[in-house]
This record gives sequence, structure tokens and C-alpha cells, in this order.
Amino acid sequence: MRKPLVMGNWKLNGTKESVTALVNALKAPADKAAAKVDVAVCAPAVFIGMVEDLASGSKLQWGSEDCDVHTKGAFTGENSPTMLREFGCTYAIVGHSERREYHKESNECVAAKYKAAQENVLIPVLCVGESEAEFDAGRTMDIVRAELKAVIDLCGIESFKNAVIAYEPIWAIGTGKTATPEIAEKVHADIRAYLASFDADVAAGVRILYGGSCNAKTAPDLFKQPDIDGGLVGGASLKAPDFTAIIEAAEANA
Ligand SMILES: O=C[C@H](O)COP(=O)(O)O
Repeated sequence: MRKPLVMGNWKLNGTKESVTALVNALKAPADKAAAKVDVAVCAPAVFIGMVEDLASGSKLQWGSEDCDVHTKGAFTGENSPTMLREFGCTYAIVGHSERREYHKESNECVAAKYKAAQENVLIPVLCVGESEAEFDAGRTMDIVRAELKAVIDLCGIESFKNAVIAYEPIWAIGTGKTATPEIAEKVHADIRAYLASFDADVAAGVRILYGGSCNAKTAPDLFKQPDIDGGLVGGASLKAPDFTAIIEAAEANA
């Protein structure tokens, strides 16, 4: 039985004031949901220490939006998995489409980050997904399989025992164009089938989140799908009432 996970990805948003208010407002819903649903927020690195101070003692978990492959050294601007772990992160998102696009991160680079996160006791949240042109051309699974295969080649299928996958169709991110529950479920099931071709038990156990305009309105039907194990939520995770409604939708289907 897979425990759903609802994770916020704040991206490049927040102030000291808004982070304080948001984390304080999410502790009670996270505590209430904890028996059935894991709840986490992934914050810009500069806010992670604040999130740790505010959320410690509650069931709200936190993580980073990226992590470097190195643990220390002359890598200006980076954040190492050991530093993130020291500030209490449970998760590290790797391979978000915005990193792949704006920072030119290849499948191999993302796989290396996934490996570094896992080696340093962070749970990687591996983002996969296709562009609109690739979706229109029917190439979704070609893209997603290649993104998964790079990780399998470097870390092995067993590594997915301690990882999360987030399927995020790029055309649905921040656009208001959510994938229909049927489209999303088909891709999630195809991802699970692909992983099962390597190891059926690992495939059955891995949590696969949906991301892309997941909000209070769309989450209930998405979360009813058998292969959708929660959401990676961008815009709607910045407002406590909206994110709370998404947590409640996951609880209702857990
Ligand atoms: O990581 C989150 C995704 O990019 C989804 O963002 P969004 O919910 O604003 O569409």
C-alpha cells in the first residue's frame, strides 16, 4: 500500500513574512493528515533553515528544490545534499523541467543529482515529463522512459525503493491546463509498467506524484486514479487554504 504524498514546490517565491505565515498555517493540516498522507514543502534554499525552525515538532516535512552532486568544494552558488540534510530536509527535487530547461540539465546530470541525494540520505523526487510538442507527437513515454532509464543505468532499479517520481507534463505547469485524470493515469500506469519490466515489486511500491496545475479543483479527481499517489504542487502550494484543500483531497482518497 502506497502512502500518498502531497508536496509543495515553492519555486522562486516567498518572503520571510509569507514563509512564516504559510508554514504556521500548514502544520495543523499536516498533523491531521499524517496517519494517511505525507505532506511536505520544498523551499528555496535560503528559506530552508527558517522552515526547519518553524516546522520542527510538527508532521510537516520539508525539502529542497534541487541539490548539487558534490558534498563540498569550489562550486559557487550550489547547495550540497549534506548541507540540505543538516537543515532537516527529507526530500530533494531533482530534474524539475525548469532546471532541465533553464539550466540545461541533461538526463545524466539529473541522474547524478538523484544519486548524490540518495547517498546522503535525502529522498530524491525525480521529475519527468514531456513538452507540448512531444505530447502532440505521441512521444510522451519515449521522453519519460529515457529520463527514467538514465537513473536506472546509474543507480539501479532498486534505487526506486527509496525515491519518489513526479510526472509533470511541461504543457500543464503553471498554465492552468491540467492533464485530465485519464491522461495522467495512463502515463502513471505506463511508468509503473516500465519500471515493472525491471522489477515488479519496486514498481508496485514507488510513489508517483502528478504535477501540473494541480489545485483544489483538479486534485480530487486526479487523486482518485489508482496510479496517482499524490501531487507535486506549484502555484497552489503558496496559499495555505488551497494547499490544505489538496491535502484533504489526498486524505479522502487514501
Ligand atoms: O513542481 C511543480 C510543478 O511545476 C507544477 O507547478 P504548477 O502547480 O504551478 O502548475
